[in-house]
Amino acid sequence: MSIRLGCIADDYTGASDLANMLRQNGLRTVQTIGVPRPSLELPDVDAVVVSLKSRSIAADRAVTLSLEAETWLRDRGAEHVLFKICSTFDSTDEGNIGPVIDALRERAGGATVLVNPAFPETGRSVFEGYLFVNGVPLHESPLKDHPLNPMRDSNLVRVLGRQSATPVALIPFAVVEQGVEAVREALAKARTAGAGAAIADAVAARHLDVLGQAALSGPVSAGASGLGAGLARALVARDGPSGPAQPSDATRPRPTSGRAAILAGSCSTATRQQIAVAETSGIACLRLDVARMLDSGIDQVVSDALDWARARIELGPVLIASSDHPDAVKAMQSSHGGLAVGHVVEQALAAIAEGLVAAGVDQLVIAGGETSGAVVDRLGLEAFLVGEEIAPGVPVLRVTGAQHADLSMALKSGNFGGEQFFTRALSMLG
Ligand SMILES: Nc1ncnc2c1ncn2[C@@H]1O[C@H](COP(=O)(O)OP(=O)(O)OP(=O)(O)O)[C@@H](O)[C@H]1O
Ligand SMILES: O=C(O)[C@@H](O)C(=O)CO
Repeated sequence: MSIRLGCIADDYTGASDLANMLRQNGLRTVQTIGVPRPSLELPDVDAVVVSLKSRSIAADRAVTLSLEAETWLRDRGAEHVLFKICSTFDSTDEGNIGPVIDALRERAGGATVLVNPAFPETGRSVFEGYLFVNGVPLHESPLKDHPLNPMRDSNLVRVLGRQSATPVALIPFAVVEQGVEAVREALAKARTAGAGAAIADAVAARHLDVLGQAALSGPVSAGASGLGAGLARALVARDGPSGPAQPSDATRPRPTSGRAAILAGSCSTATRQQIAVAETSGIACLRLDVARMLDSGIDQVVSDALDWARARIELGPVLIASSDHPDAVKAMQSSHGGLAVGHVVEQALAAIAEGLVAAGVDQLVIAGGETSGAVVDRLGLEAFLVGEEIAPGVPVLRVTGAQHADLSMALKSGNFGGEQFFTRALSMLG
């Protein structure tokens, strides 16, 4: 297999968001979970998105995993590697975006890395280096309350600068508006000035086209799926399309047991609203008792949740959620520690997913990036074929590989999807 574009995603939902975007813009794409084992059979594709769970781990570990993925992708012919980060730039002053960009740049010969997390379809835009979420500066958006990486600074030049070994430049709106050559020149100037990375502005799809073409002149870029779309369009414009849009197994409906479940660990405003709507539309919902898990361990909570689900699963889909209001999350974190709470809840939801699949569930919707990572790892999944789009950033995923190849899934980033997302996803997974 020889690929045209290699991608490393720092979480699993972000990876499927990117895979969806590449597919929609003409690249046959597969999403792998981690670096694939040598004997894993993958279809003939133009792009591979290697999903890591590296967003919220120690920076040195994130670097090691990303470099392993980069080696695998380059060995398969990738001329350009996109490091897929969150469109809301989820990170802390310790990383992991800066350290991974530094390592990928060094590996690829030192050219300044173009960085842009804009995703206009979901309301993320960058202007004068400031990130806006649905028209609100990042630090005023719901991301200011993120359980793992509260985003309190909207200026990405500053945010990335605090995480990086070298200075960070800005390629402002006025330059991007001038087109591809102007952006290439700005990148060259930034390199001469010693900047290892440059935040580029983009507020519309046409800017992502410019950035995609400019980025393709270098070996590495970093951004969200908007930049992925720009790169895909640039590749197709340069080299032409290559065969059918996607391996047919990705879109062919599969026989299903009819058993379906939704698991939500995201505490985002969007997910909490989607849960509320699901509850009123007749889906059986169970709220997990997080305090009980923290006080007495997860086993009894998991076992009770599975008993509850098994009693209902033949009648229709079930929804199990730990999601709570930011005030409740903060209170829990201040008494038990943020990372510890997150880990315990993720492990509980992963164990519930395992039990549900053992009970015959073959349609599974997961809300939240870390939550999705925990579930996918627990199930031992190896790769996904990318199906139809359910909502911007969320495709139908058909499992391929040795484990659970009958499973269809949706991995939803916390903030993605409209109010009816869960019912829409279930109607498309079958
Ligand atoms: N009630 C709760 N109290 C405290 N933490 C919780 C609670 N419910 C879930 N969590 C934790 O909050 C974190 C949510 O992160 P996750 O990445 O799954 O969602 P998200 O951040 O909204 O999604 P994304 O990363 O896709 O934007 C997880 O670590 C999860 O275990
Ligand atoms: O870019 C995004 O917003 C998503 O793909 C994501 O990574 C959220 O976890």
